[in-house]
Amino acid sequence: MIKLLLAHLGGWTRIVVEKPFGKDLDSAEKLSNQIGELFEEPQLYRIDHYLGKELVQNLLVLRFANRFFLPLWNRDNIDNVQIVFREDFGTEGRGGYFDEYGIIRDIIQNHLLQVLCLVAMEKPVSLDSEHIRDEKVKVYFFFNAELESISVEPIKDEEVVLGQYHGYRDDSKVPDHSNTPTFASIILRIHNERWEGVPFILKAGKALSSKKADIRVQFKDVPGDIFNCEKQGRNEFVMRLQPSEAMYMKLAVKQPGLEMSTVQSELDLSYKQRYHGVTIPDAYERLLLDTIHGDQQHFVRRDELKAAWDIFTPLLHRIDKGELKPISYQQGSRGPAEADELLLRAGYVRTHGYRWIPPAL
Ligand SMILES: NC(=O)C1=CN([C@@H]2O[C@H](COP(=O)(O)OP(=O)(O)OC[C@H]3O[C@@H](n4cnc5c(N)ncnc54)[C@H](OP(=O)(O)O)[C@@H]3O)[C@@H](O)[C@H]2O)C=CC1
Ligand SMILES: O=C1O[C@H](COP(=O)(O)O)[C@@H](O)[C@H](O)[C@H]1O
Repeated sequence: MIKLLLAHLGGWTRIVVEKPFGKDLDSAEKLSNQIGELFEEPQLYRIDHYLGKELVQNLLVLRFANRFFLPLWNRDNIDNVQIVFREDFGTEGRGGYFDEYGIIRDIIQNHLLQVLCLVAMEKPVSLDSEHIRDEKVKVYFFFNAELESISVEPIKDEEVVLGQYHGYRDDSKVPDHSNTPTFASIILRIHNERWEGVPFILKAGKALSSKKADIRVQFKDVPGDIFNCEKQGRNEFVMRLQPSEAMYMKLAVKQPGLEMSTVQSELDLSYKQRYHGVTIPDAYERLLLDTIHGDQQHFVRRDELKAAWDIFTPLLHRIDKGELKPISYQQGSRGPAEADELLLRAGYVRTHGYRWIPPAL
């Protein structure tokens, strides 16, 4: 009926669909089938507003337009990757919705996984939206004749930490015995030539001590060290998606002065300082404009969505059945201490004694 009416009106038809796109693989596929009966894939714009964020869009340029990164972006040089979302407020009246979904469905399975694909994918043939989405979906799959095999390994229990903030169940719409996580840290491992052995740590939480979203790429130690002094940390490349867009490279330099010792410093690109007076568009603003232009590059294709649910559905079902329990954490904290322990077990080395001095604007 809708389809016939729209066709009759002429012009173009583009449907913007906002999450939740189902609750698991089966419900998402059912929804996709129902929408698919009405509209063709080129008419469907599944929105993930993280794909409209300035620094997420910058990933393609950084990775594929800079000689610096090309030879380093692989398992030979990168030790671990963190993609982190923190919010300093709780569910704030959305407890009813949130309790049905939880932090994995709300943030990790969509926003953080989309970012992961852009960090991990191979170079697309061109900026054509299908070429980009083909490469993103290959992070999940290897296509081998008729054999379709998943390249992201199944999530292991010992590589998951779930949390629920103290006071979450006080919301009248949240059941007294809710098992829904408001915090999760999960390691994904991509079994391909570029990333074998590199943990991708996806972490998201509500009611924490700070609000931020960033991508942190930590490099391996330099072999054959000749500087006989204690290292403060490893090289890191950090892209802060929000607040205050920035990207910086943490690196060792000579401690200024007479001594020959090293100190951890940074090469810093802070957007406010570098791009005076430039307004960064809101993610939705940008994505709705793309819809009007008919550009699907920053929208989620059906096969990407299916692959994303494939990865998380077994874990989500176990949480829904109460087989995995969230650890309680205090509001305004960093979340469960077990998440920091998981990070160290994954190989992350924290920098010691590094202090950032913000530039005067
Ligand atoms: N241009 C800019 O704006 C720049 C800003 N800075 C600022 O300087 C500060 C330090 O930067 P940086 O060293 O990169 O980042 P942080 O010290 O904030 O974090 C580094 C890593 O350590 C973890 N971590 C942080 N605190 C703890 C803790 N108490 N216990 C265990 N693990 C912890 C973080 O986890 P998690 O991510 O989960 O917190 C992250 O993995 C930050 O506030 C940063 O924003 C630095 C350089 C440039
Ligand atoms: O999709 C969602 O995102 C917001 C966070 O968006 P951000 O652009 O401020 O990072 C989150 O609060 C909400 O729970 C979730 O549904």
